[in-house]
Amino acid sequence: MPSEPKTTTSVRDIADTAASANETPRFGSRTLQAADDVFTQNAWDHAEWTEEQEAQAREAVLRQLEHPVPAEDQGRYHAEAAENWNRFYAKNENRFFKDRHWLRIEFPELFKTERAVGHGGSDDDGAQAPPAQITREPGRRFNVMEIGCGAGNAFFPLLAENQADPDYYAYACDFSETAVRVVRENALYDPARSEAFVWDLTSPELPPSVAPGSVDVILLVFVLSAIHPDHWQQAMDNLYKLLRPGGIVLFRDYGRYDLAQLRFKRNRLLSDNFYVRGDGTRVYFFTNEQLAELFGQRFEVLQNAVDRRLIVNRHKKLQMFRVWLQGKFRKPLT
Ligand SMILES: C[S@@+](CC[C@H](N)C(=O)[O-])C[C@H]1O[C@@H](n2cnc3c(N)ncnc32)[C@H](O)[C@@H]1O
Repeated sequence: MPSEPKTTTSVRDIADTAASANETPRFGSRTLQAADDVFTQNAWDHAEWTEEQEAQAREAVLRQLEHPVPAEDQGRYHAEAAENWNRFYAKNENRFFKDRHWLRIEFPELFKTERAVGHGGSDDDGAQAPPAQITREPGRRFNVMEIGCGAGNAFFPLLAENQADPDYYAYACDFSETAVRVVRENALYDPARSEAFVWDLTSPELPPSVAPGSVDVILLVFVLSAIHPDHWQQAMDNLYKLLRPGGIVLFRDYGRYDLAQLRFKRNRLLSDNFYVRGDGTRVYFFTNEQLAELFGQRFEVLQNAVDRRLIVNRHKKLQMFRVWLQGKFRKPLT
């Protein structure tokens, strides 16, 4: 595997994302009014980009196009995708991602008491998305499924916070066997209320233990970006088949020109906006338009928002512009 000057990029990259997502106030609540105030907070929402900054981002990506990963190496990264994530989890186990308590704020649909409330986040134009209502018949199991669960940093808090709900059931799956082993070996793993198993979202088969049309909420957080664009359509098919009518996908992932994208140096680009990190894991950077096109074919788009956040290192006087996308996509009732 070619080495990267910053060998820990992938780790830092995802850690930054997890950490800042962790301390997230809801979208749009903290905006920078005066440039001089920038170092008075750790993070600002709705970070405004100057035209110059946009142009620099475009140029950085154009420069990457000049030095892609050599064609002869590309197949290997695709063939070894699961193995590279296995290595990642073998090294980091569950120490790496912080628990994702921000889920309650951005995705209240995952929590019984708040399920009907919903929070729209902010779309690019500032419009609020409608709350995602999920119909729940009394006594029926409420099935939540996290796909690409990693070490379970969302799965375990979800189960803990829904402990009082006897009908709450959670599936956790990942195509990395090591990630699933880490989840199953966690002392909090409770087979009475949940099941963790290995499954590839791009597989032509649904997982045997999940009935088609039975899942109320699918959580997909920083996972579609790890999948080759040629396989997105199969992933969409599977999401659609798993959900019950009216069920929703809760989505969060990397946005175009995020700091992590602009940081990539030569020999990291696999195809447009799709990269391989130093540890062999892959990452794509989406736009809202792409999400609208991908999900919009069959799902109702309840939210498709961009979260442009300025993260500040007050000590080092550094400004880091992050771009994440957040979406809620519903399988129509009919
Ligand atoms: C960036 S990590 C995110 C982990 C977790 N969702 C979180 O936010 O903490 C991406 C995860 O997606 C998993 N993954 C990548 N491709 C997958 C696929 N085709 N099917 C299932 N899981 C996949 C990886 O193994 C990894 O655990």
